[in-house]
Amino acid sequence: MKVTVNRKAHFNAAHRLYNADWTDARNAIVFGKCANPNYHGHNYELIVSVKGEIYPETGFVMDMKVLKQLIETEIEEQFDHKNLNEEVPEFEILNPTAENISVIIWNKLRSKIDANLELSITLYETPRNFVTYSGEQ
Ligand SMILES: Nc1nc2c(c(=O)[nH]1)N=C([C@H](O)[C@H](O)COP(=O)(O)OP(=O)(O)OP(=O)(O)O)CN2
Ligand SMILES: [Zn+2]
Repeated sequence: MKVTVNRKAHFNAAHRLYNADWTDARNAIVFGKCANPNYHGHNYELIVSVKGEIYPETGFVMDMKVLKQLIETEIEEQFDHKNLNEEVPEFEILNPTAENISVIIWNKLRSKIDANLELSITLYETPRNFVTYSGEQ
């Protein structure tokens, strides 16, 4: 029997959607107001879901205190109140779209969570725009 535990988290961050290989005009056409050279911000809401068997001794799939701490160190401390393009090394070249941020978050957490547990994340960039990722290639 597999059960999923979920933890919500939050960070706010600035970004700019931009392809450095394109002209400013093309960036403006494709990314619109999101290509603003002066950046813009989002209140990102993150849901981290961990699925696995319940350990009989603890009754836990994974200790949510441990999950909370992991999200704080690996994600919130790295991203919160940051300019993603300028201050987060993973986005020095990679465009910080919700899709790319989701893959980066998933990879950071995956390496820290027991391989027997399945991991998926949902990232809300706005209340109505959200992305899910579970490690599919
Ligand atoms: N596939 C993607 N498309 C877009 C992304 C993205 O990350 N992936 N990002 C953006 C913008 O950064 C931003 O998320 C869009 O802002 P906005 O259009 O204002 O979205 P809202 O939900 O706030 O818009 P409403 O009109 O209020 O619904 C664009 N595209
Ligand atoms: Zn944006």
